[in-house]
Amino acid sequence: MSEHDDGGGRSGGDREEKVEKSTTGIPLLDLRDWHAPESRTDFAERLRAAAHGIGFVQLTGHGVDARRSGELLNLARRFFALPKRERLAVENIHSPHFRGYTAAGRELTGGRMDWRELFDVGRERAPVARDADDPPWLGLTGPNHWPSALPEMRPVFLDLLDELYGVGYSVLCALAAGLGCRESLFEDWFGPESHARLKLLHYPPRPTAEHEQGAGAHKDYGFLSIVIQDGQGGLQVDDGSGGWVDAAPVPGVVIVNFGETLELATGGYVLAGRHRVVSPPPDAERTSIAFFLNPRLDAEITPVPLPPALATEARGQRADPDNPVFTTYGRNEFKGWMRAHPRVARRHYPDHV
Ligand SMILES: O=C(O)CCC(=O)C(=O)O
Ligand SMILES: [Fe+2]
Repeated sequence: MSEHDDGGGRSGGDREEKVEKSTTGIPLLDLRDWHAPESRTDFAERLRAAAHGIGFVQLTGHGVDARRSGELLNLARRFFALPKRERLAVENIHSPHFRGYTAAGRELTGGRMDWRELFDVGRERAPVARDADDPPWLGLTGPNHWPSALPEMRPVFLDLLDELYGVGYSVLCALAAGLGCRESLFEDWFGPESHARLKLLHYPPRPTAEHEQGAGAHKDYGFLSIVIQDGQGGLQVDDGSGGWVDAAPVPGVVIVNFGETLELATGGYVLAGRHRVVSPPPDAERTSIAFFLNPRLDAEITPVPLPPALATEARGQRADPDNPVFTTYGRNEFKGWMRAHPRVARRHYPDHV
């Protein structure tokens, strides 16, 4: 077992250090408070307020402690340090399911180049046979690509996908409670067929002094996202009044943000927080791992029954002709992949570009 394998190196949540205060202005919550009867209601209430307000929380007590995060980030770094030939052997151009490696400069956000390289993972599934008149998002289901040089990646990151699914789904149950609903409110849209995804991300130094776009400003399209980041920093959150707040790295703390499909389900009560990543300066680099808690591709999103006091504060889904949010979840995810990965789109979905 390699030093980067997480077997044996995992510490339980009870050994995680307690982080007491938010250092960034983004509310800090401890997921252990949700699992303890006396603090459950308070956790759900604070989560609801953050989801409605800034659309971001810092989360501790989630079970992936600082040491394990370091090991996971190291394994991601080892992938990005492989010879280019080996990274390109698992390039996502070979995958109709948008899995595998994307070289820096190949991904677009807002039509502009993101200066980051990535490795996309999803649940390991057989591809779905589809006819010409079937929805193209059926193609998002399928197997991953793994680099033969790092066989430990498959078990480590598939385990992480499952583990962060558990963390994310707990947060979603707590949010349902905070919204005055039953905890199982979202269960029909999730479960084993839900479309959780993981991105390993490497932000090299900016290519030119002017090019600051590591990841352009965007909202995530699913329900909620969880980011494990190294110590470099660069992730920033829209403060709602034209400025950006740093989601500064804190050991053992992950960043949670909410996505457009959850915003749609709550009639705009939950805010899909805009965010971006600023490229590291010339002498630095950044590694992060982003997990996306997405529903089933065939989930038909209907409005959740908010209590009247919250319903009056729901902002409604903002109509954006350039970025429609669809009620069939798979359409949102397909739109996102097609927009961000035009080469893969042209190769595998030429009728839909
Ligand atoms: O790298 C990060 O910190 C965030 C990445 C992100 O926002 C995304 O991939 O959607
Ligand atoms: Fe994002």
